Amino acid sequence: SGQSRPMRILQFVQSAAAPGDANSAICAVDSYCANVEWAMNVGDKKGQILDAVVLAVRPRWVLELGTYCGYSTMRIARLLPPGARLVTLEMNQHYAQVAKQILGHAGLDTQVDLLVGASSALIPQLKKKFEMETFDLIFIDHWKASYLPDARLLEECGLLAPGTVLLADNVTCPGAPDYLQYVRNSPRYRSEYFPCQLEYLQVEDGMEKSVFLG
Ligand SMILES: O=c1[nH]cnc2c(O)c(F)c(-c3ccc(F)cc3)cc12
Ligand SMILES: [Mg+2]
Repeated sequence: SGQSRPMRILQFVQSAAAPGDANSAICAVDSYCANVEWAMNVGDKKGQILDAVVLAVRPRWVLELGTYCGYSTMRIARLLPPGARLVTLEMNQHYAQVAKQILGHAGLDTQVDLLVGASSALIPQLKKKFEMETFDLIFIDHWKASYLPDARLLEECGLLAPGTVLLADNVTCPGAPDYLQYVRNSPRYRSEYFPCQLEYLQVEDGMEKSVFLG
């Protein structure tokens, strides 16, 4: 049942997770995708690295590139200090619709602004739309070919401040070699690699944490 994988994930979360309980919604997604069908959520292993970075940064403003079903959106939102905001950008209208419902079920929709559209079109609008200056944390998890152009666009739009942390998923699998080469060789970043496994599989992946230096 459920005509799409995101829809099947949503239906499982609605049936298995306690309303208003973000941790049970996160566990429900992981259990479904580990046991029933794989999906491209960051997963629990890489999710623990994401959690640790969110807790270390204690961000006031977070940007997520690539929402999908809202799994990492939930992981971030549940750890935000009061008053903090998470802006998440999703290209695919169907994914965004599912994510909105999953975030609502988890009781996390108040901390999150979900925008539908191309990141390259939305990024230049963010300062004005949210009356903010710079992001404290950016989680990059959308299309591998967009990692580098979007990082450059964020620089050009003045959305990065010295100390802003960029955390990128999938830098090994599927891989973002041009992005890695840039953040590892640019004097404007201090970069660190976290080897880990791909979500729900025994396959090598990694996350890259890069601090913008100004
Ligand atoms: O397109 C993606 N966007 C965001 N995250 C992804 C991911 O975490 C993946 F594992 C994968 C992935 C897909 C197929 C594979 F065989 C391996 C990884 C893709 C994405
Ligand atoms: Mg990913």
